[in-house]
Amino acid sequence: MSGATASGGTGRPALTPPPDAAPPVRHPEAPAPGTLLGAHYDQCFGCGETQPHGLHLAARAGEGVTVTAEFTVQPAHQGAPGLAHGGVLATALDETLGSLNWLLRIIAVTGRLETDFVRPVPVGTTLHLAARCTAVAGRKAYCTAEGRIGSPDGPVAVRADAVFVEVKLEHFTKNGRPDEIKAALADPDQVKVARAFEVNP
Ligand SMILES: CCCCC/C=C\C/C=C\C/C=C\C/C=C\CCCC(=O)SCCNC(=O)CCNC(=O)[C@H](O)C(C)(C)COP(=O)(O)OP(=O)(O)OC[C@H]1O[C@@H](n2cnc3c(N)ncnc32)[C@H](O)[C@@H]1OP(=O)(O)O
Repeated sequence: MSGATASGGTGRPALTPPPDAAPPVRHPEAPAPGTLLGAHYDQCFGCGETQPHGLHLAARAGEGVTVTAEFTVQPAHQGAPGLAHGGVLATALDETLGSLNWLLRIIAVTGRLETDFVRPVPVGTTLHLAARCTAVAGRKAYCTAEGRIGSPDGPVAVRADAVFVEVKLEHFTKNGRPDEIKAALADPDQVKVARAFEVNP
């Protein structure tokens, strides 16, 4: 039965913060609420500006440890005819949730992402996403997000809960392909480089 409380008996880490979790703390140098965060990497499938097949998701800092983002479903994002693929919608949620790490100023990767698909999302829809970090425990950041159809007050189409796990820069330099790592470090946009590679002070 070991791990039953942490995992609800599934053997997998839970999405519920442990009792010793702390409220998230917005980094003092986090971008001001309302600031567009821009892409963290130009080839990112979620947010990269030069990624032709990507979502081109644009996230904006909110108050506290919150972000909002918008993403318009393109024909290339279909699963069923005329409808967004669920994996693409999960990506939009993942990317939005991942942007929260920039407000915490940590480098973290998605450990777990649980998605509810509530309504079908037609091609051409602009999905309005909102995410917030709910708790931090050690290297883990607990976060939640939802996506609404057509406007920030539109009907909820998707929801997700996630755990991000803080990693060192080596996570990327050891596991990523050297050419892409080199190119990312050479990006003339130093804000982007800092965002991708800055280590929590
Ligand atoms: C050119 C490169 C540019 C790079 C840019 C990089 C970063 C960008 C910077 C800012 C980000 C800005 C925006 C965000 C952008 C995108 C959003 C999308 C993000 C992703 O799409 S990212 C890709 C998908 N993602 C992965 O590719 C992860 C693969 N995976 C692993 O790399 C390991 O699996 C890892 C590191 C997760 C853990 O491994 P590990 O050995 O370091 O850690 P360990 O096992 O010690 O666990 C430590 C504590 O985390 C708990 N824990 C572990 N695993 C868990 C899980 N799955 N669920 C819940 N909790 C978990 C344990 O229970 C323990 O908790 P406790 O401390 O309480 O015991």
